[in-house]
Amino acid sequence: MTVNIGVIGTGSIGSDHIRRIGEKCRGGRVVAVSDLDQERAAAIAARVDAKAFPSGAELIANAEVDAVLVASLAPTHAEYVLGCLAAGKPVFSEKPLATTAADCERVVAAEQAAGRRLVQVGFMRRFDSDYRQLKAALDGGEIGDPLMIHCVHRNPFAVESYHSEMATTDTAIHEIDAIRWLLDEELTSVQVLTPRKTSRRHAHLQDPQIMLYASDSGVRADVEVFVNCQYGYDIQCEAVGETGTARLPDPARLSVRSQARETRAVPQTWQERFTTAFDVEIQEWIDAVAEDRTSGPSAWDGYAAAVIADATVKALHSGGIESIPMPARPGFYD
Ligand SMILES: NC(=O)c1ccc[n+]([C@@H]2O[C@H](COP(=O)([O-])OP(=O)(O)OC[C@H]3O[C@@H](n4cnc5c(N)ncnc54)[C@H](O)[C@@H]3O)[C@@H](O)[C@H]2O)c1
Ligand SMILES: O[C@H]1[C@H](O)[C@@H](O)[C@H](O)[C@@H](O)[C@H]1O
Repeated sequence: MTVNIGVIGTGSIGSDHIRRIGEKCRGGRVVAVSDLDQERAAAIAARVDAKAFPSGAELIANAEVDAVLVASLAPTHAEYVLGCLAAGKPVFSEKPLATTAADCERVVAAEQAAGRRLVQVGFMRRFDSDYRQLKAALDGGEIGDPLMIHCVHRNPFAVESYHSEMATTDTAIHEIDAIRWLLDEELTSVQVLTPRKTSRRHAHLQDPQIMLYASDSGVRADVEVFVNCQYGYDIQCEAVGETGTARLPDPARLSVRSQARETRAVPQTWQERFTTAFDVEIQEWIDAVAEDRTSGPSAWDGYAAAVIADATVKALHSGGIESIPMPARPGFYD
């Protein structure tokens, strides 16, 4: 079966996913697109021989669309995901599932009311081979019981519309999910440290930030978010266990020795760092839809990450340690 996919949001990652579905993935094709910027949607539709729809709601309702990929701006995700659930259609939502836990809760409630799992959330680190090896090392007991996790998430620069809360909701949300997934347990408290601000930022932004988490079993995880680091797109993660450590390798790049120096390029964009992970993520989603099942991060994972993100934002503003009020996971998501 070929899965007929409708894509809502044809900006950076939406157009990237459209290209990947057409050129790299098997078993799916983009038949419909929609974007607030209708000219952009029309141009992309013409390029891939799809139909452009004036609104996301009309795309979701179209009978030719089997499944929907939502890649519009984060505050619009919940509305479209809820529309897909009401229509009984599988939906892949780019991260975050929604920008607040309350909106994610509506999605989780609607999915349970629909009676079957239809949502996958775009936490693509779970599809990256380096992260998968790190997870396998932890699960296999190679470093003993985990004690600490150190994460670094750096972007070269942030646009002016990026504000201090987005360091959590848009950026650290990746690490929040990765830490839950790596440890297979929930986070219970958070504090946010605010170092001296870099001069190379828009005036309103607190950059960098350091988030400090504690897990159910007492593992401590720190996440440095620094979105104006200037030099590149740099993602690091190291787990420290009772008998060893495991850390992501730096992305393979040619090492050049010349003029008494050794140099190696640093990736500049998320596309460069995670292209293969995105390919695997979207392929696994298409395969799951074709087989009428779900895989990958669920709506519950999107919700749990948002509960942690809400507490992190609260901690940013309070300066104190905030507890994370995580509800018990319903059996529906086991
Ligand atoms: N997984 C990742 O690493 C990753 C990387 C980049 C972006 N993202 C996520 O993907 C989403 C999009 O990010 P982007 O970088 O492509 O942004 P972008 O600004 O490049 O594109 C967003 C697109 O959404 C459209 N849009 C805005 N409101 C809309 C609405 N109500 N209905 C339909 N379309 C609407 C805009 O016109 C634009 O074309 C965000 O949620 C972002 O967090 C994830
Ligand atoms: O939406 C993007 C994307 O998720 C990137 O992977 C992350 O590094 C950025 O900070 C974020 O703004």
